[in-house]
Amino acid sequence: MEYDPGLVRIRQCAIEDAAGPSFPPIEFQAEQEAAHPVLQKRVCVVRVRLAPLPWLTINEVKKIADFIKNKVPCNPKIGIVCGSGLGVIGDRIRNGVYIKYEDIPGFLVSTVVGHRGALLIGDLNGVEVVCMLGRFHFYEGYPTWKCALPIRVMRFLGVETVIVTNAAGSVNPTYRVGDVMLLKDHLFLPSICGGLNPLIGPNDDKLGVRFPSLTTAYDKKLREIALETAEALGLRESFHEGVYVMNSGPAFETIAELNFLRSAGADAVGMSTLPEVVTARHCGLRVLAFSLITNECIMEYDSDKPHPTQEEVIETAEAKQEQISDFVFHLVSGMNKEALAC
Ligand SMILES: O=P(O)(O)O[C@H]1O[C@H](CO)[C@@H](O)[C@H]1O
Ligand SMILES: Nc1nc2[nH]cnc2c(=O)[nH]1
Repeated sequence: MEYDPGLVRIRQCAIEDAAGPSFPPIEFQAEQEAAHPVLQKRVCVVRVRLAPLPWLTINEVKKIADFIKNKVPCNPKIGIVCGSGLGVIGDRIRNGVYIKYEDIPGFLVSTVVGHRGALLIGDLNGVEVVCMLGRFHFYEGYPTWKCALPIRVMRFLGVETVIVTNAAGSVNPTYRVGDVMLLKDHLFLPSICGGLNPLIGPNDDKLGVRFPSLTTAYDKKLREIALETAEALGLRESFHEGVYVMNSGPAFETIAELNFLRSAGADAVGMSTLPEVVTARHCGLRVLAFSLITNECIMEYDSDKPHPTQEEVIETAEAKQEQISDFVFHLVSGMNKEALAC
């Protein structure tokens, strides 16, 4: 060991795992420690270890997209996220190639009933799409940024617009089970109350700005196309535009919570979608999102109405599968025409 008389200082500093751009937690570990023979001060050699960042860098996300492109050469412009029981949307995709999530290095795996756990890339009504047959939820134990990782992967696959779907309970008393609500706004409770915004962490300016605006998160033109599509299919009466609220789940809401959410402006409640929407807007993707109303939320005490269950959610989604997949089939074509005309 070497000493520098008169100074007590770090003589050697090894930096390992310096993977990311900013504020990673740092661990100090004294490797050798000894008393200086003359100064009688303690001198130590420390090893500084930067703990690996929990977030993925752009390059790491690109690597996932490159892996997919190498497996399935593709150029999708529209990405689709299928909500609970809505994987049937993928059944209309022609010449589709499946990649199981578990086969994609760095990806996540679906753990919930009604989410098949695969990417499907192919042709939907003349438009090349990448479709997530199953999504990731915060209540599965994934942090919100990870729930939204596939959105960034889609962005690096070349996607410009995402259609994000979900199953939700109605808080608006005029909605009926089986209706569809296009999201025109949202209440991201885990973010505003729990600090669980998916953009927390280092921001890479090459991907998006540090403080994105969400004032126009839900593209007006895309909502118009969706309503026109519903009209053309004779479904307009069961379509609404409303405010989606995300509860972290997995427990459904209490009656008091539901009344609170209604008074705060919510029309439908679910446990997903918003990490994906926020992440999509951050990286410049246009968003259309909709909820299939799978159950009526119970807003009064001593009600005889059935309690919400996952089974009811899946049953309703299955009953509406054909209608929803038909709607999305025609919707992507309308969206594509609009994009080409821009
Ligand atoms: O939002 P999706 O994934 O459609 O699923 C919804 O359905 C499940 C509850 O039955 C929850 O996961 C809720 O978020
Ligand atoms: N939080 C929540 N999520 C749902 N997903 C489907 N229905 C519901 C519901 O009633 N509440």
